[in-house]
Amino acid sequence: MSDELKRQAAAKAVEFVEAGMRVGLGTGSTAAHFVDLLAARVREGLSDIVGVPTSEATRAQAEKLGIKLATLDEFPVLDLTVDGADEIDAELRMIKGGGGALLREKIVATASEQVVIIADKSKLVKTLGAFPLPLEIVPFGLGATRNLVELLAADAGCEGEISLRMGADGKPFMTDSGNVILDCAFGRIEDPEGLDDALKLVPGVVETGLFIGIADVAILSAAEGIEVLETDYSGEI
Ligand SMILES: O=C(CO)[C@H](O)[C@H](O)COP(=O)(O)O
Repeated sequence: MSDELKRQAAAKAVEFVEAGMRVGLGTGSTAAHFVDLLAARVREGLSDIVGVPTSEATRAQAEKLGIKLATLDEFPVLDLTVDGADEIDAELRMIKGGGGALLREKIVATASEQVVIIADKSKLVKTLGAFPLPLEIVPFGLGATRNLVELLAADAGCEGEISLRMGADGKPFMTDSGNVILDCAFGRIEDPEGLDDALKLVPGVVETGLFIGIADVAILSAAEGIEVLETDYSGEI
């Protein structure tokens, strides 16, 4: 996705922000455009915006741009969250966590009255799963957790390579909450709800990258223009 298309989707999402809103700030390159454009609107006079970041990276960006920040302890309910996605289907079910922020992203999105997803239209898929599904896992007992994930995923009809995400330093990638990520290359996930339910039965799985029933609107940008999808989307994929 070109940077320009990401920015166009982000610019459309800024239209959802009104004065006084408490806004969840997503993570990733598309969400970073949103944070940038939101900061510009705040500088232009959009008043009383409070942001709740979904990662330390987003916190650093928003702080630098002068967006007032808060936590979910101060504001347990947010008006709006704008975030990116790795894959999205016609029911606005998603895979997220490519940037490793899935746990905080899911907590913030679930606390929001409206969730707007911004992405390149190539992320719209018929069936989720070509993008490896990230799972946030407690480091303790990783081998046992991974074994159970494999067994339960197979029972739920999903098989494929499961790999521990590594960081640029050659060590396991650590999330902002001190956990590790297993990336599950299942290929196709025919029953996202069933898989999500099964994976959550494994004690060491903190959260899955399946975001189901969370997005209200998806803003998808393409060379031909921007499409705004709601949960009843019936267009061509
Ligand atoms: O879930 C995410 C981070 O955990 C991101 O929203 C997702 O990876 C999309 O990122 P990008 O906008 O850079 O393609």
